[in-house]
Amino acid sequence: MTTAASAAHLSSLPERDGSAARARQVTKAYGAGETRVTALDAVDVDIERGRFTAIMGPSGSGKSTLMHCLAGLDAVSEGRIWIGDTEITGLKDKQLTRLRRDKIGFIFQAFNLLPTLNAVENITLPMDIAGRKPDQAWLQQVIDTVGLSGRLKHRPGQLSGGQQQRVAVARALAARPEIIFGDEPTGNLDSRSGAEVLGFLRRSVDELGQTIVMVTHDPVAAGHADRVLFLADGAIVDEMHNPTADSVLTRMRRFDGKRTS
Ligand SMILES: Nc1ncnc2c1ncn2[C@@H]1O[C@H](COP(=O)(O)OP(=O)(O)OP(=O)(O)O)[C@@H](O)[C@H]1O
Repeated sequence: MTTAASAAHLSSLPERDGSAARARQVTKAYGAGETRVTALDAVDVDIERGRFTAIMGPSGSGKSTLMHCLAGLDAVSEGRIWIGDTEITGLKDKQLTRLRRDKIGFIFQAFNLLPTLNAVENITLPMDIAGRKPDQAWLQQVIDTVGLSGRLKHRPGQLSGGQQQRVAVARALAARPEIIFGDEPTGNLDSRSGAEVLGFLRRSVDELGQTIVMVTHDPVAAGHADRVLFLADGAIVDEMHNPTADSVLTRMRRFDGKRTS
């Protein structure tokens, strides 16, 4: 794609129907020669808009690599990726940085909040950096959805782990990204706080129409999703709609059985 064509794509409005993200024949290899590892092997995937998708699979199956490639944090070796109707494979670094800033939200296992800023300052920080004014009505709706109204002036050190992750969820939602990627977003939380944060992610999909993709090891977390993609050896080997923690656990046990047999 030429630079002019890419720029035209970037300035176009996000497509409201179709996929929020798409991968076609994506292969990602690390290293070369004898140390070469194929982390993703010709993966095709469509991430549905306004839905909550979980990515699961055994350790080393390629979950984080798939998420990083879809989010434009890591370059693919082969294949093509789109966020909305913008193809990100082939974008120059500057265009990719702008696209990530404008269209993608991230929630990581470590909450990544700035300790010197209070909750609301952390939530609006990405928009402040981008020179964008927050939409106050939307911001209020997001803050209400994640239940932070009484904690806005608190600094991260004055908040529990679950509350800090709720700030990180609100920060991701506040800019109305096309898609939010979460890498083990409840991995550092006790089960009660984890359940709360998952409940807020669920509400942001149901009530705010957000699209979320989450990598997780936890069948209970995956049970909050609409759809679970199962990876093994760098390929999507199965998927499940309307999962429950039990159905996901049963599916994951088949991987364990395969590994130990
Ligand atoms: N930077 C890298 N350099 C070399 N190999 C890598 C790199 N990152 C990942 N890999 C390899 O690619 C494969 C997939 O890794 P990835 O982290 O995507 O798996 P995962 O399913 O997220 O694993 P986990 O559940 O343990 O976090 C693994 O074999 C891993 O060792």
